[in-house]
Amino acid sequence: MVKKILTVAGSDAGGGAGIQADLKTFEEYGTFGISSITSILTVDPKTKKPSIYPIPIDIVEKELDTAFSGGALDALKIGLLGSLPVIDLLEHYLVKVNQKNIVLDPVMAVKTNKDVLQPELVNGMIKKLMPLADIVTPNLVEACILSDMPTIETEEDMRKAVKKIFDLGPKSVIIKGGARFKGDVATDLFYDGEQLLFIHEDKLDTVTNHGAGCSFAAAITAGLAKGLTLESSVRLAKKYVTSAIKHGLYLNDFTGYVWHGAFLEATNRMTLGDD
Ligand SMILES: Nc1ncnc2c1ncn2[C@@H]1O[C@H](COP(=O)(O)OP(=O)(O)O)[C@@H](O)[C@H]1O
Ligand SMILES: Cc1ncc(COP(=O)(O)O)c(C=O)c1O
Repeated sequence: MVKKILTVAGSDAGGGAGIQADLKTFEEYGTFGISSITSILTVDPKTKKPSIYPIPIDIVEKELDTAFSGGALDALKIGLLGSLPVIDLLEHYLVKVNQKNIVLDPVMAVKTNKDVLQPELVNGMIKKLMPLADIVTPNLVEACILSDMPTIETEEDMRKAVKKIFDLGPKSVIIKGGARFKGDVATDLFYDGEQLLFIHEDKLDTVTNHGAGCSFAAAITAGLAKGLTLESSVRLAKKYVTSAIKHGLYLNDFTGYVWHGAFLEATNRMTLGDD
């Protein structure tokens, strides 16, 4: 049976992140993606500043009614929330349908701009959505905010931060070091209250990582929907996103997209015995 996954997130006008990245990733994993769009994110080509245009809450409610009309989905991913009322609305639905396999990507930072996105949503997200999440997937900027640490520069800092975020109530956390973490390695740290697991890949010298965080979290969600454990979902998602960044494509002279088709292409090539 094809697994059904709902993404509740923003639409990326550029097409590389947000809802667009999620649906492409779900498809790559052989799962069926459903979307409830909370907002539209655009980026000014000159200033590189992002703007978020929330979808009216009564429309988001109708989207969730439609998506949950058959009950809980096999898994659910939360991305850009877009507006404060989405938090209460989503909490209500998640509890009502007893949704399992919830991945919370606490989107607060994009790579082309240093400003924190929608800081007014952080407390609500921590109080209401984090305790429902099976895994929370902050990048380094988001991990600093959630752990209330000014910087995360070493593996020791990461260990400290991941435990502080875990104490906010999710079942597990993975901090994405990514391009922001010092050194030659793209280091992520997973923690589920028992095991601390560093996952390393070589850092790729490229800016084609727009959409990497969304795609990584979407890949974890698809892994969970297919019955993988949290640890296996995270390990496979790391391979998926690394391949997608490696084969990324440029949109303009300052950013590029991860290429979701890369993993499937590589897998098909392996199946066909053609390097
Ligand atoms: N330049 C890179 N080389 C290798 N892996 C990367 C690179 N940039 C990001 N990643 C990986 O991609 C995933 C998403 O991380 P990141 O891009 O930091 O998240 P976000 O998109 O939320 O900012 C993580 O597994 C991270 O380690
Ligand atoms: C709707 C939306 N969500 C999330 C993000 C974050 O993207 P990334 O996966 O690069 O962290 C973006 C970036 O533009 C976006 O447009």
